[in-house]
Amino acid sequence: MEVWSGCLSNFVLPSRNTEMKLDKQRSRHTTEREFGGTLGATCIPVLLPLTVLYLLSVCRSPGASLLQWPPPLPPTSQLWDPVAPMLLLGWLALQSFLYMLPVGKVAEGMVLRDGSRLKYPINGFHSFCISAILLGLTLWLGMPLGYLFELLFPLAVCSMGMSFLLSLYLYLRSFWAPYQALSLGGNTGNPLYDFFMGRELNPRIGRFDLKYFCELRPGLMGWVVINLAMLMKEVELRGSPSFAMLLVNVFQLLYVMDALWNEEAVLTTMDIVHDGFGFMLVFGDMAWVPFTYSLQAIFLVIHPQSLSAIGGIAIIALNGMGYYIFRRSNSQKNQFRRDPTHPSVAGLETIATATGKRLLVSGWWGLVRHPNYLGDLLMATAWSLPCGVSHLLPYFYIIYFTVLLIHREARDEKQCRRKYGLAWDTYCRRVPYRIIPYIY
Ligand SMILES: NC(=O)C1=CN([C@@H]2O[C@H](COP(=O)(O)OP(=O)(O)OC[C@H]3O[C@@H](n4cnc5c(N)ncnc54)[C@H](OP(=O)(O)O)[C@@H]3O)[C@@H](O)[C@H]2O)C=CC1
Ligand SMILES: CC(C)=CCC[C@@H](C)[C@H]1CC=C2C3=C(CC[C@@]21C)[C@@]1(C)CC[C@H](O)C(C)(C)[C@@H]1CC3
Repeated sequence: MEVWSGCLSNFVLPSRNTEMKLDKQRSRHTTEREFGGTLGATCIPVLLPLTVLYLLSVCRSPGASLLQWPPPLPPTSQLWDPVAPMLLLGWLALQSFLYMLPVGKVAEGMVLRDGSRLKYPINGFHSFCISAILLGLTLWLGMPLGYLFELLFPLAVCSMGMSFLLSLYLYLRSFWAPYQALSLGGNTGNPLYDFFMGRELNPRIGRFDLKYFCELRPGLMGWVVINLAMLMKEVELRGSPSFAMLLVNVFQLLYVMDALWNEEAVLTTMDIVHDGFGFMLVFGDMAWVPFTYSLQAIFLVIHPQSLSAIGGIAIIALNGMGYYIFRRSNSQKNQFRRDPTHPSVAGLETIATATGKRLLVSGWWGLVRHPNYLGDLLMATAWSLPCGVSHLLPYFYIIYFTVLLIHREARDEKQCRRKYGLAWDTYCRRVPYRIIPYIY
């Protein structure tokens, strides 16, 4: 359909009205399905919450074996605590307030189908610093942050419940949205599939952008708070934090701070540009990230590990290398997309595409087609190694992340082939490996 409309615009110049009609037709007739289609969209929302509860139960059990029969869920009294919804709502209210603060610059997003561009506040790093100061203050006043260890189940249950409610709200409100505001992928007419993928592309309440807010703030910062709480719990139990716990905390803190420092780059990711805001992203942002990305720190509370200085240095080097590849490759592409004449990218070899945009074929993007994924995977390995090699559970993140990135790469590839046609094939011939040089 994209090719069809591309050809049309080459030969005739459709009026705005005709374009809108075409777009309306296109958005009404999305047939392509991802994530296993309707079956996937029905099963995943059931399986994901069960997986979160399973992982948390296993992580806190003495054996911590991913291959064991699921340990019994804690009694209902441990799954629910009225403090959990209060903490969660308080955290969301604080992050929403900080999001609305008129600090930092305002950036424009990518051009939308109706030709407009949305404005986004770039104040994630400010919000992070203010949240850190407030957290520091409450700790100084004696707040027992380590108590979050006891609250993990109720907090996860509340976050998951809230993800369902928010996804339902987003699905329902999308029927009042103009068709141009709908995402092409989440608009098939099948309620289960559309609920899962998200119908509306950029749902907003006034100037509050719900998807952009959720992508980087409550869940991502919540992950760091949970990690810190596990460190405090370890101090409570053993008197001081272990080297392994410190490494996991510092590595993941660096990752989250990097994301917030480079907040503007999120505006060009697939999630913001292409995907609707539905259950998949809502659940991913609000429940999956904070409660599964923190598994290593939770694991270390119950399963302390001793790590030698040499081992620690090797892991730090691995994380440093991963971070270097991740950051340099992401920045190179962002710089190139923002200003291809900038001295840092002007000398790189590129190939032209019919859209007018060029593709890098040298530098990081000449090494493999997703150098940023390679860096991310190296970091993921460095986050698990401090937990030793006696258990598989701390390696869950790498397994999940590898599957996610391979699937994401395939989705991106499809979109790029549609966008760039022959030029993309030329790029793939020039750069044959996807993520790992000479291997994949
Ligand atoms: N921790 C986590 O859970 C997750 C982390 N990530 C990380 O998020 C980051 C962003 O990932 P993601 O949004 O998937 O994709 P990328 O940042 O890799 O962006 C892909 C896009 O880059 C552009 N592009 C591709 N090849 C070239 C080239 N040779 N030259 C110029 N532009 C090119 C294309 O867009 P166009 O041409 O339109 O500009 C393509 O659609 C990654 O670092 C990833 O590791 C992602 C998912 C989960
Ligand atoms: C299993 C499940 C529900 C999957 C949903 C996937 C989401 C968890 C991820 C999709 C893309 C993401 C990104 C980040 C976090 C995870 C999700 C939401 C990200 C914010 C992490 C920090 C990075 O620096 C990033 C900003 C590049 C990244 C963007 C994509």
